[in-house]
Amino acid sequence: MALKKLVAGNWKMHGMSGDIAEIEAIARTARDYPQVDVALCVPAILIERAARAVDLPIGGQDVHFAEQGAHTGCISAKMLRDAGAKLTIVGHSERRDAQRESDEEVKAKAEAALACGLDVILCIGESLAVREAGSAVEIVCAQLAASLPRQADPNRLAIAYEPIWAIGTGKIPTMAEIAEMHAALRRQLQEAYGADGADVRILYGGSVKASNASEIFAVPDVDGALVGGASLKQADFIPIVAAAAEKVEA
Ligand SMILES: O=C[C@H](O)COP(=O)(O)O
Repeated sequence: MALKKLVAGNWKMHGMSGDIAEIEAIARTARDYPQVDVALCVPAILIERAARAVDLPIGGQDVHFAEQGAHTGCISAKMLRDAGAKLTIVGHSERRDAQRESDEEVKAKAEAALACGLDVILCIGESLAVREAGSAVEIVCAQLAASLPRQADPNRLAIAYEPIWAIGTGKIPTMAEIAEMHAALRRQLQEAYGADGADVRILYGGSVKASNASEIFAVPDVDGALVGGASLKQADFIPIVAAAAEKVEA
């Protein structure tokens, strides 16, 4: 069961209330590409307004694993869902680093979000030092194995492979490096989930732009993209969606 390619935007800590018009523009033009699943993960303060304004799936960028409690500054899966979110990112390297999030914590976040009806994009990826040491596949596969929720429906869980050294830098791995990693992650997913592991979408993230999207989407087991900077503006983001649509038709 081949799912549509998924192109998700991650606005990170960009975007203010004036950007609802940009989100509306993205949602409007994304409708031209029904063969691609498109989603936008915005700052938590924008979720409710964005979800009310557009039919595009709006997501969060993190979630706490507890249902409620004394977790200052955190947001539960139910809060995201009640605000209109349809999905959330978990385990982004910027949070694993800054918030010292462990694989076990990322797994718990993913399970809490899935249990609450949110879809999940679970992020993994290696540092430059690990890449240069030649142990990226081993380290990232171990990170995935330790972060994966016990059970998962391929329609609701996607994995985002994001080499940390490619995030925001304009640098990307070679297509051969992407192919090697995604093939290894596919094997890891089949080991974890059996036949369903073949259908869990593996997104690539890290300096995806209109200029490189087509070649990235042509790599086997690249089922979409998690896009940061190039998702902030419709003019930059929609060409990436269009590139994913071309690959579907090819
Ligand atoms: O979540 C998105 C990734 O961190 C990639 O960000 P970027 O496209 O700005 O490199």
